[in-house]
This record gives sequence, C-alpha cells and structure tokens, in this order.
Amino acid sequence: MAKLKRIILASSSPRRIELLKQFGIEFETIPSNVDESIDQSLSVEENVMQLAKKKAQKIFEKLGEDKKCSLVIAADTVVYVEEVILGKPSNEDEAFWMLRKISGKWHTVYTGVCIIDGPSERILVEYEKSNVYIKHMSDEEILRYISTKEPFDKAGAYAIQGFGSLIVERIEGCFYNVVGLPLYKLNIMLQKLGYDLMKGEL
Ligand SMILES: Cc1cn([C@H]2C[C@H](O)[C@@H](COP(=O)(O)OP(=O)(O)OP(=O)(O)O)O2)c(=O)[nH]c1=O
Repeated sequence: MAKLKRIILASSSPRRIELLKQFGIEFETIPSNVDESIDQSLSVEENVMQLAKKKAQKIFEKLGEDKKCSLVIAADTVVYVEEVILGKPSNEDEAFWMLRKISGKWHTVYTGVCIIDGPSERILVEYEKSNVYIKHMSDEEILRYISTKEPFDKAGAYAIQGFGSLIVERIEGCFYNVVGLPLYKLNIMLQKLGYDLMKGEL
C-alpha cells in the first residue's frame, strides 16, 4: 500500500486532537470551519454523516497534488433528545434551555465520522451512537454548571469528560463517541481501508 505522506484531522476540537494523539501517529490538524447548521428535516444520522463529510471534503479539496498520498478524518457530534437535535449552544440562554431539556432523562449522542483515503480515492462515512443519562438538575444546579463555561463549545451543552462527569449518571455505548471521536468505530473504518491504529500502520 502507498505510504501516506499526510494524515489530517479536519478539526479544531481539542478533544478530538487529544484522542487521536494517543496512538503515536503523526498527523496535522486543519480546522474546516464549515457551516454546522443542523437541518431538522433530515434524520439525525444523515445530519452528522453529512456534516462530517462536508468537513473532510473541504480540507481534502485543498490538498492539490498531495491528495493521492493523504488521508483526511473528520467528525461531527450532536445530542438527540425527544426528536430534537441539539448542537452547540450559542449563548447562556440556549445552554440553559438545552440542559433543562436533557435533565433527568436519557438522550442519545451521535457522531458522524468521515474518512477520505487519497490513495484508493475511497470515502467512508459512518456514525456511532451512545445513550447518556443525565441526573435531574435544579435550575440552580444548571446555572452553576453554566458558570464553569464548559457548556459553550459542546453539543448538548455538556462535556462528559469535565465538570459534566458530575451530572452524567449512566452511559451505554462508546464513551469516546460522546467526547466527539468514536475510536473503536474509527479503527473499524480504518481497517476497511487497510490501516490499523493498533499496528501503527497508517
Ligand atoms: C456531548 C459532548 C460533546 N463534546 C464536544 C465534542 C465536539 O468538539 C463538540 C461538538 O461539536 P462539533 O461540531 O462536532 O465539533 P467542533 O465544532 O467542536 O470541532 P470541529 O468541527 O472543528 O471538529 O462537542 C464534548 O467534548 N463532550 C461531550 O460530552
């Protein structure tokens, strides 16, 4: 297999970057900065897969000559509760509304993942989902959590890996999917393309 010259994580998310760093592969990060508006008329699966693909394609298209020896990875995460798709809150009021909406119940976190493999010209797009139960929170508790500033760049207005760990009672499924990059699924997708993070073969 042709050796990859560039591995690119098309993301500005510090969580995604940290998660991928664990495997000792050398990669670049290039934020895609695409419009992440959610299309409530599409299914949640279609939304996250479409956005992940849009992020990966935007960066891949800029690679020029390097396309044939590059691999681009992108992801998009949303929270789904009572048939509403929640992205990142844009202000305190929206964060409050989202946290009230997910308080005291289960919701589902979806992450779409897209990998574009330059050498084979293949594009893989899949998604992962995990269920999360958030404890019941009083308005005062919600406001205290918002005052940590953690909710603002997170889908559904919480981070399972931070102060949010104090409000997550249960989880079913892949933890890393909730953080924003489903590592198990990512490696399954990489294996379909002939790579393997376990072997460091990329
Ligand atoms: C639910 C949840 C989300 N998140 C984060 C992961 C993502 O960074 C963010 C969802 O927003 P995304 O739009 O998926 O990603 P992003 O805009 O942060 O980064 P980029 O598009 O450049 O890759 O929410 C957590 O960190 N912890 C959580 O528990």
